[in-house]
Amino acid sequence: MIRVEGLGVTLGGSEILTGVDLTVSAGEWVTVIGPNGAGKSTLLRAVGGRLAHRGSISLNGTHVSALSRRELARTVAVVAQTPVVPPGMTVIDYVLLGRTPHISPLGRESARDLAVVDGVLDRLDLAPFVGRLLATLSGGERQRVFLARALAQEAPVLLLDEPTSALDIGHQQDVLDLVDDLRRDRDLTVLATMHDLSVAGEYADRLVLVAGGRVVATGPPAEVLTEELLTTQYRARVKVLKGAHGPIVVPVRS
Ligand SMILES: Nc1ncnc2c1ncn2[C@@H]1O[C@H](COP(=O)(O)OP(=O)(O)OP(=O)(O)O)[C@@H](O)[C@H]1O
Repeated sequence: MIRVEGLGVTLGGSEILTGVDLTVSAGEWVTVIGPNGAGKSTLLRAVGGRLAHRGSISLNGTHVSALSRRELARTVAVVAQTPVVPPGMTVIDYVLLGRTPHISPLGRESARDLAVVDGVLDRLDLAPFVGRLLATLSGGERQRVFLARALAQEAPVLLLDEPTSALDIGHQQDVLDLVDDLRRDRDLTVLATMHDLSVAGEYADRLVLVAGGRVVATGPPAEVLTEELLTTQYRARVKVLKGAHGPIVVPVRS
């Protein structure tokens, strides 16, 4: 569903990504991990068709740059790390924007569009907030609204850049379980970034460890979340314990 070959990205005169190869199959969940500044968000932005790049990126067999804006929006939904919020926008209007690729240019939203939005708002505990201005929500409420807009888009590929960084542990589990259900029910393909390594390993089929703009390891969580790799790449002191659903990474005080 996602095929990246020899990806290179230069920003502000610096080479940010070099020779990145990555494939994600339909229905698969791959999470990109790596230290601050490694190039994770840049990789997601490139896959989302938002960046000039070298090499090739295709979605479902079509090169991203060959897709029109509308085709791209029907194929891939993005939750950016810090989305731009139009001023004065209410929650319902913002989430309805996710239906834009499904509405004809001069048309209005259909009963199905409204039903999809209602369903997503309900699943994300957002029904009480529909009339509120986005600017008045807490960080965690706002993050769920960003996800709601992306899910309302009903695209087969979902790109999530640190989607749960502002969420309490209960909402974090709700959100990740919801995404997991959707990929099982609808073959949704998920490419995410995450800093919580234990959670990353619990939900992803595979992890891709990026450092210095290159892929340094890829594989099932148990192969990537090793003390040796994490110590080297993050310069962190960690213990990796065996959990019921994968490795548990515990920071250790010096
Ligand atoms: N427009 C730009 N000009 C120059 N450098 C940039 C630009 N945009 C991003 N960078 C640099 O590219 C590198 C990778 O950034 P990116 O946001 O992809 O990292 P990241 O792995 O997502 O980091 P984090 O974990 O901190 O979110 C960083 O060093 C960043 O400063």
